This record gives sequence, C-alpha cells and structure tokens, in this order.
Amino acid sequence: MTQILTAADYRNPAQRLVEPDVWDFIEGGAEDERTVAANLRAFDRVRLRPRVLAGVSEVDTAVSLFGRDYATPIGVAPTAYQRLIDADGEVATAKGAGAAGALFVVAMFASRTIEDIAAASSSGLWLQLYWLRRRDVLQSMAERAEAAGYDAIMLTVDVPRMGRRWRDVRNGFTIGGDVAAVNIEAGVMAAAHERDEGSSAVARHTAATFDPGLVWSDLAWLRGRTRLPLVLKGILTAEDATLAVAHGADAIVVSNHGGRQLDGAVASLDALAEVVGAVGGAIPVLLDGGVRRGADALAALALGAHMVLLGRPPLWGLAAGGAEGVAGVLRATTDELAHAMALAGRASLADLDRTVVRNQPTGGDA
Ligand SMILES: Cc1cc2nc3c(=O)[nH]c(=O)nc-3n(C[C@H](O)[C@H](O)[C@H](O)COP(=O)(O)O)c2cc1C
Ligand SMILES: CC(C)CC(=O)C(=O)O
Repeated sequence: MTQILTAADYRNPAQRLVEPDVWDFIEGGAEDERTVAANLRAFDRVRLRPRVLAGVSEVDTAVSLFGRDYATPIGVAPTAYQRLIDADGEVATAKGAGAAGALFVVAMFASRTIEDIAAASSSGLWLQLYWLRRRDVLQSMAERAEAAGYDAIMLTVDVPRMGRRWRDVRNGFTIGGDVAAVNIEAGVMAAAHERDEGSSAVARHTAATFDPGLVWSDLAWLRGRTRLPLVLKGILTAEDATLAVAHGADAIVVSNHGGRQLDGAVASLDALAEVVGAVGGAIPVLLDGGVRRGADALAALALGAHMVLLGRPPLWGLAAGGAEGVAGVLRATTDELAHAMALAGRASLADLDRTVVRNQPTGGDA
C-alpha cells in the first residue's frame, strides 16, 4: 500500500471503499466537467517568487475569523450527505477538523444533526443553507445553528437550479440506505430518495424545493432572522462581489461549486483577483475549488483569500480513514503550506501578498 503523505494519497483508497455511484457523485461535475479541470489547471499555472534570508525558523499558519482562532487557513467546505461514505458522517468530519484546528462548514443536507455535530466539534463550525421555497426551514435551521454555537450562516447562491451532472443522471443517483438530510422534515426531502432510472434524484429534489426566483433584496429576510454573520458562497465576478458588500454580506466565498454548476465557468483562482479588487478589503474573501496542496493555498492566500476551503479532499480522507482521515488531509495540506511559506521566505500569513505569485492569473485558460 502506498504511504499516505499528501491529501491526494487518500483518493485511491477512498475510491476503493465507496460505491461507484457515490464516487461519481463526489468526483463528478457539471456536463463535460471543464470547470472541474479548470480549477485544478489554474493552480498548476501558478509560479511562486521565493524570497531568501527571511528568518523562517518559526512559520505560523494561524488565522482568525468571526472572533475565532484557527490553527490553519485551510478549512472544510460544505458537502452534503457525508454518511454516504462513513457511518459517523459529519460527526467524524467535525472531530477531524477539530483535531486539525480547522473550520468545518456543515451542509444544510448534513446526515447528522446540527446538535450532534456541534457536540463533536472542538473548532469553529458554520452552517450552510440553500434558499428553499420553504423559508420556515431556513429560519428554524438558522435558529438551531445559533443555539448550538455555530459561528456563521453560509448561504450558497450558485444553485438557482442544479448543474447537469451527467454521471448522476446516468447512474440514476439516489440518496439511499438510511442516509438522509436529518435536519429537515422528511416530507421536504422525499424526492431525494425516490429512484428513477435515467435521472438524478438529487437534481429532481433541487428542482422541487429550491427557490430560483431569489434576488439580492431577499437577503434582508434572512439577515433579519439571525444574529450570526452571513457568508455568501458562489461569487465569481466583481459585479456580484460589489453587490454582496452593498447587501451586507459579512464574507464571501469565491467558488464555482467545485465545477458542479455552470460548466465553462471561470476557475475559482482566476476569479479571485477581480473579486478581491472589488471588495477592497471591506469583508473577508474566501476561496474554494481545486485546492489540493499547500502551495495552492499559498497562491490563493497571496492573491487575497483569507481562508481556503477543501471540498472533495476531506471526503477522500473521511472515506479512507474516518475522523483520522479528515484530520490527515487537513494536516498534510497545512504542513505543505507551512513548508511552502518557509521556502518562499514568508513566515506568517500576514507576509503573504501578490508579490508571492509571478504569473498572476489573467482570468482564463487562454
Ligand atoms: C460531494 C459534494 C457535495 C457538495 N455539497 C454541497 C452542499 O451541500 N452545499 C454547498 O454549498 N456546496 C456543496 N458542494 C460544493 C463544495 O462546497 C465546494 O464548493 C467544492 O467542492 C470545492 O471544490 P473542490 O471539491 O475542488 O475542493 C459539494 C461538493 C461535493 C464534491
Ligand atoms: C445534494 C446537493 C444539493 C448538494 C450539492 O450542492 C452538490 O452536490 O454539489
């Protein structure tokens, strides 16, 4: 067996351990998966400008957000239904993230309760929501998150409808077994469990329950129902970043949903500079999509991200090794980040700026 040294080393063991249709759900993206590939390629194009004789005997990856200190700026992005790949699901992920001192964003469609996850966590938690037609569900989940000590609400804004994920359509992908989005009343989730060959139950469920009519002014409704900071996930343009700030977002996440929504959308890293420029330091900007190693995190942080989130890699860790695997993925990437910082001559995250990166992304693969 290959020695596990990097986050990517968890991928093959994970694939061997999960059902093929679940693997396709995790790994897959929208349509021809061009944006999935672009997210990775954007990081491969980065070249770093190391400085020397910079005094790097102590390298510090610590960061704070919304009043909480983290050991690492690399956190766990929200991913639904984690019991599909581990019996303990999100409780194991919370333990792993806590062991690594990392943020864990719990998905609205988590398969463990908001409260059980909080009880297992020793680090910061946020709760991710989609805007359902049933606003009462949003309100009650936001209230529960606040009561359970979560630090923020993350509203995902890039799913007015679900991307066409052909792998899931071909597999007739359905949320099966005893896995369910347990924080939501069963009636709202029924379509996610109804199998229909040649169609994705998750896509049918989204079409039935998400509100595609949502506009910027609707955000005030959610703002008025929680005291928690509101983070918008799924911003890729300067125009929307400006609107997010104007509508009172407390942070935004530059994200194309891991290439699972608009196929052909710009790679996250390529969108970062324009978003950071438009935000102008008013609120923190985070990034997810294609971060696989410490040097990727270094590049995103240098280009203005306050934190980066990993979507698929913690799921590889979870599948291959439960809580230990999640912690392993986060520790490996954080250790790589610290190593890259030392070799780049930047001892703390405050030392990271655009001068770390030579070929600043120009906004495309061209
Ligand atoms: C299996 C899976 C499930 C996901 N579920 C959600 C979700 O419920 N809510 C959400 O906002 N994003 C969801 N995402 C998107 C991630 O939060 C994140 O944006 C993306 O995975 C980051 O890209 P990466 O996988 O390349 O790191 C999901 C992604 C995957 C792979
Ligand atoms: C079940 C889905 C709505 C979760 C999701 O956002 C995704 O699969 O990308």
